[in-house]
Amino acid sequence: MLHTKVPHIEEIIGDAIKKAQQQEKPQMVSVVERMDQMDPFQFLYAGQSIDRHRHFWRSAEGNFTMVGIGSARTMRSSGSYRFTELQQSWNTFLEGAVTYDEYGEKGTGIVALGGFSFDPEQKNHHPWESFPASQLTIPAYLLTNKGSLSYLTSNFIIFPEDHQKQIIRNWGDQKEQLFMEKPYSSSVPVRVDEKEIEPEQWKQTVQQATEDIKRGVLEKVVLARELRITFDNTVEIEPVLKALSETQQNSYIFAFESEGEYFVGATPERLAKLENQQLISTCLAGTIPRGDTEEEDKRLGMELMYDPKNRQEHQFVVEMIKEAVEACSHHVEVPDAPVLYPLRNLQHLYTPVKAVLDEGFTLIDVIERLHPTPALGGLPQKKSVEYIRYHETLNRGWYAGPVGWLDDRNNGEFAVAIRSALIQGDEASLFAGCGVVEDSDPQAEYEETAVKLKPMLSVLGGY
Ligand SMILES: C=C(O[C@@H]1C=C(C(=O)O)C=C[C@H]1O)C(=O)O
Ligand SMILES: [Mg+2]
Repeated sequence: MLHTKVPHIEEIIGDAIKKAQQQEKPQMVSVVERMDQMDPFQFLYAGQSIDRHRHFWRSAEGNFTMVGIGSARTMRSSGSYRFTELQQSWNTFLEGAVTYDEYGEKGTGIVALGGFSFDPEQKNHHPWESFPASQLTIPAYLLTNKGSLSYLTSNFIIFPEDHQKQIIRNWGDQKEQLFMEKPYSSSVPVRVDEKEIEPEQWKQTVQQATEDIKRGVLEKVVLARELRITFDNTVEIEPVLKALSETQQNSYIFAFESEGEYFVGATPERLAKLENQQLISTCLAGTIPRGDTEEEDKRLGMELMYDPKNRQEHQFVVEMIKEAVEACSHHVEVPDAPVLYPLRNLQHLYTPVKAVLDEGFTLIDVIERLHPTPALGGLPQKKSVEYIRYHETLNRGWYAGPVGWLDDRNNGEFAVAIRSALIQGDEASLFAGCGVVEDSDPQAEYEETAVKLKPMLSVLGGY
């Protein structure tokens, strides 16, 4: 049930048609309405009747959710200047856009959601054919749940030849479809096969990397591996997202749909959050499983805190993020030591980096400077990405790339897409990696990645 009656909607649309005719180019109109709280999974499910290009984002705190349906505008870019190109498309697109919004809540109005592949030079080959190097979508409809309130944003692209009454009628019909209460699937199909992709070769690559690190070829490299699962039927996204939201605390829950395929995950790792020029980035590296008892959990946490190999893995990330943030911010605050960051299956070393972003920089500028951090690539940054390109057998696609959202007031948040899976019909590829340093042990790193596969396995018919 909508609470806002958008005053003079006919006038708003009529003015936009006139402007489109005068300027001979389409006009963007964004309208924000307040409504009764709506189940985001219900909205997502209903949205497929409008368009199979959908987006889902829930903050790590769990109190902010966005569901995007369809596309008012999708911006793509590729190559080494992809961040700059996307920023330029975004800036150009915002020129002349008009927003009708009485509330001004973050994550409402003109918002773009999407992500970037890990390595722009790794073309979107199999299995990532449906996911370009960079893609940000301004949805046609956006549900934003903030605490106990819900907002609906409708984004119109108005053309010179449009008819006002037709647009308003179509708008009403589509909102009716979106608010229709239709039961969505609550379960995931049965897993019929599970295949680790070349685990022994992966362990040998880890061993080789430790030797190369000892020889001074590089200081750290993150190496990832793949697990392929087959189901007895097509996997729908709603039950997967609902289960992740209910079980993976302290994690961003995300899904990006492209050509009927989904990239979905529950990542604990913020890359950068920007709100009113306040910038927060996160150093998350160093891992150990959770304990079965409170006493064992505490012991494992202390073991992680004082383990030289994990502290070195972590410190590389802190130094790089601090340097990158200092280059575009002031009042940079970095704690002297990490703390434990507890998740359902494991715990990490965690160091927040806080700063005030210098005027003239945007969130995309920050993402460009950070990605990939040594937590996802290694150190030195360029050398480690080349090492991954040459030694890793999998195509990372969007795994470990930045994913998130930004609005037209330079607010937004991006995380790195780990603890994630690419779901393609009745098949899924799950990805997990780990930081390799000179003291890494291949078997221990293999076991660390096995724990990192659990969040997605646990909601894909696993345990
Ligand atoms: C690369 C991943 O995780 C990263 C590597 C970590 C590590 O090696 O300790 C910890 C958190 C992440 O920064 C992954 O989960 O796939
Ligand atoms: Mg590790």
